[in-house]
Amino acid sequence: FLSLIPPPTYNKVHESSISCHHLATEFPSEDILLVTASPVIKAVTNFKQVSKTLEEFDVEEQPSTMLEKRYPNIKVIESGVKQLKSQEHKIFTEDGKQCIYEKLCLCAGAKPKLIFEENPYVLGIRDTDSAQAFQNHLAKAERIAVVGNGGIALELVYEIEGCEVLWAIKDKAIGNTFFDAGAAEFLIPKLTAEKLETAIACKRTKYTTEGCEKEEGSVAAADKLGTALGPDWHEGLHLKGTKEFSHKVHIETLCEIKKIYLQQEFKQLQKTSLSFPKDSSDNQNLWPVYMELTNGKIYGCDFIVSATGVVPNVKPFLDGNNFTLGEDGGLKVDKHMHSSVADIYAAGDICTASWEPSPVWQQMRLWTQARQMGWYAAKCMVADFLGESIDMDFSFELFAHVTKFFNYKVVLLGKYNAQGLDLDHELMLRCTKGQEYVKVVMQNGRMMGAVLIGETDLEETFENLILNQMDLSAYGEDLLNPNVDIEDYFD
Ligand SMILES: Cc1cc2nc3c(=O)[nH]c(=O)nc-3n(C[C@H](O)[C@H](O)[C@H](O)COP(=O)(O)OP(=O)(O)OC[C@H]3O[C@@H](n4cnc5c(N)ncnc54)[C@H](O)[C@@H]3O)c2cc1C
Ligand SMILES: NC(=O)c1ccc[n+]([C@@H]2O[C@H](COP(=O)([O-])OP(=O)(O)OC[C@H]3O[C@@H](n4cnc5c(N)ncnc54)[C@H](O)[C@@H]3O)[C@@H](O)[C@H]2O)c1
Repeated sequence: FLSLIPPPTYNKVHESSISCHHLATEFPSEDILLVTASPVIKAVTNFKQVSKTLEEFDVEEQPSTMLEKRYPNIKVIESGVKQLKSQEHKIFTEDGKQCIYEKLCLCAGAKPKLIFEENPYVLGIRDTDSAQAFQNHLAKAERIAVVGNGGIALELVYEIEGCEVLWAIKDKAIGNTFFDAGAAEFLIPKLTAEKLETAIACKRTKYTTEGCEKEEGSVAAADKLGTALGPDWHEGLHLKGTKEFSHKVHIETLCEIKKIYLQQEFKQLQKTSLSFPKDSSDNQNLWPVYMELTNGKIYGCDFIVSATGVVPNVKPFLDGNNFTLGEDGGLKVDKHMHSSVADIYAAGDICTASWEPSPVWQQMRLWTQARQMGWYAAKCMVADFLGESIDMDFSFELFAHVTKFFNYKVVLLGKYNAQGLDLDHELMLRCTKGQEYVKVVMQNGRMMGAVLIGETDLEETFENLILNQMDLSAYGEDLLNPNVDIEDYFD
């Protein structure tokens, strides 16, 4: 970027409005080009720095032209990039444009990693269109299946009303990407209880939606990649099936889907093979689709949601370019968010952090990290251009995520699930049923991570304890004693 070449050759930054804000401010007289396949950008609003590393904010979708209005040196091209020629420093867009860049930041996100992707009764949720398609199909459904045990599945099983949910998970306990079995146990009663909390009415539309269906009868959304949803994505959606009850969730643990049958196939197999199993539930209706699980059970349902993680969206950029990819398929970036290809940076879901991380930070594909990486990548681009050195941003010192599951505030800090720690670590727990669940991960007397569910008010103190690695051996179990005002000890 910072080109001295006149238009139509632009300085450019690909996607990430966050990087753009920073670049546009740093270089007000230069052209910054934002190339995006989506007509909307995500804007962070109501940003609140909760503590040193914890941040809370809303994500709103706004027309991308808003950026142009606010920053006259940003130009938005609303078209997907179909090819990158890194040697020539050129990108080619679907609408036939080509642009030369001096420095480029790739922020094209990730795609849902769907199981049985080709099956028209399997759908994923990533952007506003796929969420809208999901809502439309749910409105006609009596029973759906949810496969996966991470963020989306946790949110769905709690939010869906008036529809039976068959939840198939590979693990013993729910929520494996965020919780251990103890926290899962704490949360489970919320799934069986009638939902007393009424959702607070959405004061504004955060996500704009337009319906999109692939073909008659099938449920999958059209294959175009919009901007990923963020916190509270289900606010403003009506996640209700055809029935009048609140929750009805049946969990099948330790299993995966082995095979999917369409109704005709299932009927045929029932007719021709006497030993072919019947629907394992009480409800023997004929369903549009059936899933056979690895535990031998078969369940019919209206459709299946595959909430089975994401894969970095690198495909449009690989051909002819020598990117080094991480094990998870993302573009490897160093501590300056620089990829393995000259003048190309990457941030957010598309990248794989490949620097030596702080002992209490790990990458997770989250909005929080996408925001921090976008901001930091822009700072690195500026520093590179000016020939200045730059230190790693403080936000990468400690993994910190605040979210909400089952209407509880959830704070995750550091190695909250003892990820990658040796076996000599210990766990300390405090739990009050229906109110709070506190878990800390200790190693050699030092706090390495924490899970805080409910209004514990402990996040700031624990964040400090993890960051300063103070030896806490002397405090023993008092660390979690509710009668000891732990904040007074350490603040
Ligand atoms: C349902 C759901 C709920 C979530 N909830 C939370 C949450 O509560 N908290 C949290 O922290 N995280 C949450 N996440 C994760 C979070 O949304 C992502 O980690 C974050 O959006 C990643 O940001 P990104 O900018 O890297 O990618 P994205 O937000 O996916 O943006 C990528 C952009 O690139 C564009 N693009 C793609 N390909 C091209 C191309 N070839 N040319 C041009 N443009 C292209 C897309 O249109 C899009 O605008 C959720 C995700 C989902 C799917
Ligand atoms: N509140 C939040 O912070 C929040 C909410 C929703 C989504 N997100 C983020 O959005 C992204 C997408 O969410 P997600 O829930 O799809 O991903 P995820 O990574 O959170 O969870 C994926 C789940 O799918 C399971 N899985 C993978 N392959 C499977 C298979 N073949 N069969 C059965 N299960 C399989 C994994 O064990 C894991 O439980 C993630 O990056 C997630 O962190 C975050």
